[in-house]
Amino acid sequence: MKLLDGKKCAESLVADIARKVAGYEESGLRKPHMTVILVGEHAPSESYVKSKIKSCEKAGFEGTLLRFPDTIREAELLEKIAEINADQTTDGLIVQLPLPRHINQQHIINAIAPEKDIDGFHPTNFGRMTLGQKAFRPATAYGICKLLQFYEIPVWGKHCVVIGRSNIVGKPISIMLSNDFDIGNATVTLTHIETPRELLLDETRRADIVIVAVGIPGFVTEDMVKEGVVVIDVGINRLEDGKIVGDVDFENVQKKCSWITPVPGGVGRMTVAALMINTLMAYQNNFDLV
Ligand SMILES: Nc1nc(=O)c2c([nH]1)NC[C@@H]1CN(c3ccc(C(=O)N[C@@H](CCC(=O)O)C(=O)O)cc3)C=[N+]21
Repeated sequence: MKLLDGKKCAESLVADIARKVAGYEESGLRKPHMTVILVGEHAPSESYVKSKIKSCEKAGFEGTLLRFPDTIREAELLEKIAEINADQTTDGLIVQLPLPRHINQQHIINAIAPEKDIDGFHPTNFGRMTLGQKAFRPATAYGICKLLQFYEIPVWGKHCVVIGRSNIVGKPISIMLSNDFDIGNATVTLTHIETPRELLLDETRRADIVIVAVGIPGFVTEDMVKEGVVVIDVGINRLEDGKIVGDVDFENVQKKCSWITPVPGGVGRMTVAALMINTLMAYQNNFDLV
């Protein structure tokens, strides 16, 4: 078994970005700028946002964290977003999810200017990505593609099984793997929590690559996968003792894997790296650099 080291891959990608940014600065341009909006106090969000800002520092980006109380009204948040949309000095904008329940997540996502939507959550980007047009790719799915590429894991013609159909991970990664652009040309089965057990097992036991994003610790067990499988664990679950685990019974499943992502140190890191790549792309678009 070999580890798909998301930390190492992310650091290498961020170092590449930092070199490009240094070059842009030498030619007199401002730094790329990512703004993150955080509403309320949510411990995991605090930690994710911190890693985004830290990554900005490493890449030579400007990183701005805007905090709002969880009592902020949807209309006020929409106004803030409109302000940042109009601000020429911000290239990328993230509104950290989840949001408080009185705020409609879709209204917020739809309000972000597509050209600043480095999460790739806006319907314009999602649609363009699906159709093979230039778009910001949803960051976690894009990060997974980058990780597979970094380790030269063949995807072409492989049977991939995705477990979980969320708009932020399962749906986009299943599209990206099956597209003939992106890393593409895999044959993909998109399964989810309602897939009958027998059908799920039929699929996962034949899979060359299993990608799981369901948010259930230990969901993927040893008996569900074949020898030599590649396993991508998108889950981040906090146990009562504070330990963070993925959706895979790592200890037992790893024995059958050719490659597997650890949690932490796997896909989470790649999500942040993909956001950095998207921010650089937004910046390059602003300055007509590519
Ligand atoms: N608008 C929006 N965009 C997001 O990209 C977004 C979001 N909302 N909401 C929550 C999820 C989750 N997410 C992660 C970011 C970093 C790590 C990360 O760096 N994890 C490290 C450390 C984990 C830890 O110690 O907490 C690791 O896995 O090694 C994980 C997960 C971004 N998300």
